[in-house]
Amino acid sequence: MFAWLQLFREYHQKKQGEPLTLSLDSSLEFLYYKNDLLRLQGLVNLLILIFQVPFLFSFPLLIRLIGLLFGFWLLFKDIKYFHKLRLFFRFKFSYEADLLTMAYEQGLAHSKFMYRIEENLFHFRIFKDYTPELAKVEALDKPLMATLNLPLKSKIVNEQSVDYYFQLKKPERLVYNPQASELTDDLALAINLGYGMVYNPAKAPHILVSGGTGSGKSVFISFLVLELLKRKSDLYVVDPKHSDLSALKSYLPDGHVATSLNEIAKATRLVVEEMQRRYDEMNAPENFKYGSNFQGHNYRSVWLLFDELAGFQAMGATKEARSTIQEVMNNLTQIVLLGRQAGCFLLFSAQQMNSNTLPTELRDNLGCRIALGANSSEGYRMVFGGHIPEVIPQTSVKGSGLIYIDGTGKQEAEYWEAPFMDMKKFNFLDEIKKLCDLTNSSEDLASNKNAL
Ligand SMILES: Nc1ncnc2c1ncn2[C@@H]1O[C@H](COP(=O)(O)OP(=O)(O)OP(=O)(O)O)[C@@H](O)[C@H]1O
Repeated sequence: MFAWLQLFREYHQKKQGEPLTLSLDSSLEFLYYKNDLLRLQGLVNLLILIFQVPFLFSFPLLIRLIGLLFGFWLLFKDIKYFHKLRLFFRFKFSYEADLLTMAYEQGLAHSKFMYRIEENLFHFRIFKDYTPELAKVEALDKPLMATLNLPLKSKIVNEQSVDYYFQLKKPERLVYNPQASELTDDLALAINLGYGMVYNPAKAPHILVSGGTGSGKSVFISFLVLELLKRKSDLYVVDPKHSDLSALKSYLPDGHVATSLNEIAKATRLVVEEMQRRYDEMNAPENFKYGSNFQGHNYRSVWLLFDELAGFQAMGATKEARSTIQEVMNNLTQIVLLGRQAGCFLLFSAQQMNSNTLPTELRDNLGCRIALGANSSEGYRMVFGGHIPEVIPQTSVKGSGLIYIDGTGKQEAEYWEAPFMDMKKFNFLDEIKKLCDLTNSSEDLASNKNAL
């Protein structure tokens, strides 16, 4: 009797969406629902049969018939109802059953825990009270991921409990659509990076992309080049490796694609000069707007895309070359530290990050940091500093890795898949040409309007 009451209490709680407190110590009836329901159904069937007896023996034929039919109807209803109940207990309590199995396997005999589904998150909370296995309670990342088959989003260790949050719905990878190549006048600039990530340089200035060879850095930078051209950004490309990006020379203005040391120094100088010019203009008394940034003054963003920083630093064979490299590094430092308000941004890519390539003080000022492919723990530390997740997710597909964007409220880098660029379906340089032509014709139109 008590077991049935307990079973229906759990049924009711589940229907109401209230979390159940689970523990290997406590008596949980849903685990025995098959036997409990079988016994209860047997009892109900017996009652229905007893109810039939007087009808069978003591009433006129018509009433007997009605009584019998009513009895069959009750029996039919009862079979349906118990079938529904069985399905409910079988499917709605599957997380509970799996979590209890996990607790058993982890030797968490006395712990109390519960879970709740909150929008796209599966929130698992385990209480520290009465738990002698404290260390285990804080290290359930892997067992929980294996049990739930969900990626871990974050973990918070509180005084009384440990909260684990899992992503319920797998975010979708963005697929670049060449058909949607249109210019936008939107100075808000936010770029959808797919997989639930939106990047806004005005909020998180500058980008760092690191990853071994073949991890997808160049493809991701190509995606950004297209997105920035759509936003009419002024692009500078530094390509000391003479990779595919140097082909942009035919489309961008003179001096905007740099491969030699002197060209690189000139490109960084041009960006610093533009930044200073903007500050002078923005701070001039007739233009001054308190608290405004480049968007408030209708400046487009300027981006310097620096492909392979370490390759560039290796160019310093002579004393003169070393002093040019130093000048470039000083320019880059200025842009990182002062560029945000003037709308001058940097992207660094590096196969391998170390503090000689990019000093950590500078790295900490890069708002968006990405590590593509599998990296060493030292590599992750160099990219993310204190924002490394406790469990590093596997990167299984090309162009996948970890991303951290400042100011999103998330404290740790997360798994992410860069936008998928199907190079068989479109030609990168044709896309660039199309966007540059669109920009030129929109500028011609604007200058014609001004002339009229
Ligand atoms: N986002 C993506 N979409 C589609 N394919 C991708 C993506 N990222 C990587 N790839 C595939 O992986 C290959 C290698 O990527 P990519 O050239 O960008 O690597 P990389 O990190 O720039 O390497 P390296 O440092 O050697 O230049 C690409 O040619 C492409 O086939």
